[in-house]
Amino acid sequence: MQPNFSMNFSPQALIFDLNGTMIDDMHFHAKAWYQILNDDLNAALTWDEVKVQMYGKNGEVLDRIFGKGRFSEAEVLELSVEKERRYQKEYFPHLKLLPGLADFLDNARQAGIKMAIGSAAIPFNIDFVLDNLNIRPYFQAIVSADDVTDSKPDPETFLKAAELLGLAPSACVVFEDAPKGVEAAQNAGMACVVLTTAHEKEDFGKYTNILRFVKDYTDSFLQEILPVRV
Ligand SMILES: O=P(O)(O)OC[C@H]1O[C@@H](O)[C@H](O)[C@@H](O)[C@@H]1O
Repeated sequence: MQPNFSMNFSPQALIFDLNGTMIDDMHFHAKAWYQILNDDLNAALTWDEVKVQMYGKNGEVLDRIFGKGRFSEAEVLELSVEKERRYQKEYFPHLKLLPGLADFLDNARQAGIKMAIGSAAIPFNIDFVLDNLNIRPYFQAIVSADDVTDSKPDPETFLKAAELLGLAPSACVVFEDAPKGVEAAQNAGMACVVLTTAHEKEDFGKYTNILRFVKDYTDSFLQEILPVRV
């Protein structure tokens, strides 16, 4: 399905990916994965290979690299939580919202826009971000790795978020930083704003649902997509 949005498209809901989109933390995920995959599991991957493989649920990352069935469910859970423990320990001193996001969330809420999180992260990490930054009340729905069968680029995460908000996919705009996330939004029939925290524009060349590339939430385009308050 190809979304077709005019320039004056005004969404009723915003669905935010979390890592790399609300916070600039993808380097810390890559570092934690690099250690687990190479030092603990002897995968012998380069830094760039880790970055390419690092999308979707933690179990999906392990399946892609080692093949399905290499680890038991209990082992996947333990590796997944251990990876996030290492990530949280290293990233916590740097934890903060991207520039302009605090104001953008306030403005969107005042404009009556519904907001959701649609992330491949496990609840342990989503709670770490939302509760340490005190931003949970902004979101009417949260879809985590544990809420879907297949993560991004499958559209399930974003479709579920729209359903929980009670809105059609075409009424939602997704905020993403990763090519596989933009692909998931496209598969869900949703337009996307791309945060260029972790990827270059060129990495998104094949997608047709991108409204705009922004460095952070101070970009004036983001005011244009909120309805004008009277
Ligand atoms: O979907 P989000 O919020 O960008 O999260 C993606 C990341 O979430 C992390 O928890 C996973 O370990 C990563 O593999 C994944 O890339």
